Amino acid sequence: MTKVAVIGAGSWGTALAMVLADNELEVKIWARRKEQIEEINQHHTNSKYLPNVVLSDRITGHVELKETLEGVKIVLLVVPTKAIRETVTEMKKELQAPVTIIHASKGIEPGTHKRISEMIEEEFGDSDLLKDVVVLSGPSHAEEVSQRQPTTVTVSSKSSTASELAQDLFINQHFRVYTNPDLVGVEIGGALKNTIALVCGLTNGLGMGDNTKAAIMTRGLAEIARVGVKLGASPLTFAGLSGLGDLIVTCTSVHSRNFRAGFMIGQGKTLDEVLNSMGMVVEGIRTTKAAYELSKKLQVEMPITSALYAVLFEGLKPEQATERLMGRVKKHEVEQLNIDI
Ligand SMILES: NC(=O)C1=CN([C@@H]2O[C@H](COP(=O)(O)OP(=O)(O)OC[C@H]3O[C@@H](n4cnc5c(N)ncnc54)[C@H](O)[C@@H]3O)[C@@H](O)[C@H]2O)C=CC1
Ligand SMILES: O=C(CO)COP(=O)(O)O
Repeated sequence: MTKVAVIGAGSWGTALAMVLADNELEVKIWARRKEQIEEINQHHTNSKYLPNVVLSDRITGHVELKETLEGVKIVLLVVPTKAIRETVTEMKKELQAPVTIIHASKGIEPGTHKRISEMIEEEFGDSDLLKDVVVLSGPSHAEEVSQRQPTTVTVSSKSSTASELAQDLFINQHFRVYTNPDLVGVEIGGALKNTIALVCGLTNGLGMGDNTKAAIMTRGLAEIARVGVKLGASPLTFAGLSGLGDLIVTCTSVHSRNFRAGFMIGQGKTLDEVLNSMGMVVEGIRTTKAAYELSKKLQVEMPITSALYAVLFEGLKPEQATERLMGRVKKHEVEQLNIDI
C-alpha cells in the first residue's frame, strides 16, 4: 500500500489525510503536540481542528518526524507559510531517500516575496532529496472536505508527471482534481485571495453589503491577475479554481478564517485581539504585507491590497480606507487589467 506522510495536523492537513485514506492509502500524520497525536491514535479524532469528524484507522499519528518520514516517497506539507522553512529544514535532516512534496499551504513570504514551492526548493538547495514539488490549491474548506462534500481543486508542478501523480493520489468521487501547468498562477491565486477575503470581511463588519463585496471580489481579482501576470502567470489561471474559484469560496464562506478576521477588524477589534481569538492561522495578514511589498517592487497597482496594508500596519481607519478607494481617479475597467492575452 502506498504510504504518504502528512506534515501538519491542522484542519487542512487532517481533511486531506482523510481524502488519501478514503483512497485506501496508508497515511502517517505528524504534529508537534503529543496529546493531539494520542487523540488521533486512540480516538480517531482531531477535535480542536475538525470537531465531530471520525478519522479512518488508516491514519496514524506521529510526533517524531523521523518515524513519520520512514519508508515514505510522498510528503504532503500543510503547515502555515511562516513555518514552511523551519519544517522543511527539520524534514530534510530525517529523509533517507528522495521525496515528492505536495504542498497545500497558501501564502507568500514577506521580505523575499517567495512562493511556497520556491521556499521549499531553496531549503533543499542542491540536495538530491527533493524529487519534485507540487501545489494543491482551489476552493476547498477543510470542514466541507471532511464531510465529503463535492469539492474541486487544481494541482500544479514544474513536472507534469508529478502533477499527474498528485492528481491520481487525491482524486475520488467527492474530490475532483484538475491539473494546471501554471505553477506561478496557481500559487499566486491561492495566496492573494486571502487578502481580498479579509477586505470583504472588513466591509461586511463595517455594515456594507453585497454590492461592496462584489466590487471587492471583482476588482480584487483584477489586481491579483495584474501582479500574477507580471510574475509570469497565465491570465487564464485567475479565471480558474485557484483564482476566481478560491476567491468566491473565501470571500463568501462562513468557514473562512480570513473573512472572519476581516469582519472583526471592521467591527473595531484590533489585529492582536482578532488573532488571539482565532486559534487558527489567518494567512492573509502576512500575505498582505508580502503583496504590498511586491506591488511596490514590481510597480503594479494594487489599490485594495494597499488600502488593507494601511489599515493593518499603518493605523488607517477602515472608513478612511473606503473613502480612499472610492475617491481614486476615474479609470477604464478593462485597460486596468493590463492583460496581454
Ligand atoms: N483550513 C482550510 O480549509 C484550508 C487551509 N489551507 C491552507 O493550509 C495551511 C494550513 O492551514 P490549516 O490547516 O487550516 O491551519 P490550522 O491553523 O488549522 O493548523 C495549522 C497547523 O500547523 C501547526 N503549526 C503551526 N505553527 C507551526 C510550526 N512553526 N511548525 C510546525 N507546525 C506548526 C499547528 O500546530 C497546526 O497543527 C495554510 O496555509 C492555509 O491557508 C488551504 C486550503 C484550505
Ligand atoms: O483557502 C481556503 C479555502 O479554499 C481557506 O481559507 P481561510 O484560510 O480563509 O479559511
